[in-house]
Amino acid sequence: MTPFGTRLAHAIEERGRFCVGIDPHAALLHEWGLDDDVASLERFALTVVEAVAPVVGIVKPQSAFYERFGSRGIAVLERVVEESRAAGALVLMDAKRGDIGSTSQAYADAYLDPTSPLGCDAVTASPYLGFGSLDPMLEACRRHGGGLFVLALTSNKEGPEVQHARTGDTSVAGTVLAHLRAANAGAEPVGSFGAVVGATIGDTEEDLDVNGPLLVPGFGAQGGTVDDMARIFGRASRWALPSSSRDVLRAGPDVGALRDAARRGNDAVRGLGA
Ligand SMILES: O=c1ccn([C@@H]2O[C@H](COP(=O)(O)O)[C@@H](O)[C@H]2O)c(=O)[nH]1
Repeated sequence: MTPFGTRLAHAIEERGRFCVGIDPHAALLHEWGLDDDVASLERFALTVVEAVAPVVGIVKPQSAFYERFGSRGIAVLERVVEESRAAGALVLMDAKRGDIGSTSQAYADAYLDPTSPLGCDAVTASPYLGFGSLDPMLEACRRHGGGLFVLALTSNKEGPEVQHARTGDTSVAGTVLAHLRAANAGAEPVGSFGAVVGATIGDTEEDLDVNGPLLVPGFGAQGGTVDDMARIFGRASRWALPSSSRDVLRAGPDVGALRDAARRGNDAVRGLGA
């Protein structure tokens, strides 16, 4: 199986680095003239897939917006995964999973085994039960060519309380980044184990180069800009995936307008990492 890092490098080369989040917020359903029900969730999500999955390299459905509709919402999420991949986009499931190792194995089976109904190209994970508790997910990535994006410096203002906490010279975020660097050692052109680092974090002393991809939420609706990214990420922006949900989704429900918004996002970040 081709490693995720290699597949991602091809996707960036062919389609660009911009990641579109498929987040059916209740407020967006309303803005699109839809109701807050499962039929509307499906209409919204599959319209976004039709518009953006043929043109961007990677999409990121946010699991929570589907989970709130129960099993029928999850059925919509399964279609989002299947149809996005059929259109040629990689799918990064934003589920932020993490638990004791034996339960992490079940998350690995759910999101990283290609035979699972929710099997994706990559998933987001939380390291706060200890990075080693994610081992079953790392192992599943190695076995199936999947990717893992681990929270390091998140885009929300509450994140620093935990992520900047220090033991001796090392912060919690620095520890996570060091584990990722070790997991990606020697991988070419880039490893399969990424960090989540928000576009809104401001200047940081952490070394963001983990020889792996960086998922960069907070771009657009949360205020992060291309200039912020260039300043914060420097050389590490070579493998950065700026991600935006609401800023793109507000262009709907017109398919052409959504696709144009995704293309504009892609064009805006093309020069990063050059
Ligand atoms: O640090 C993080 C990690 C994940 N997210 C998720 O990304 C999108 C952001 O949506 P926007 O509409 O572009 O603000 C959303 O799914 C978050 O759960 C994040 O924002 N920050």
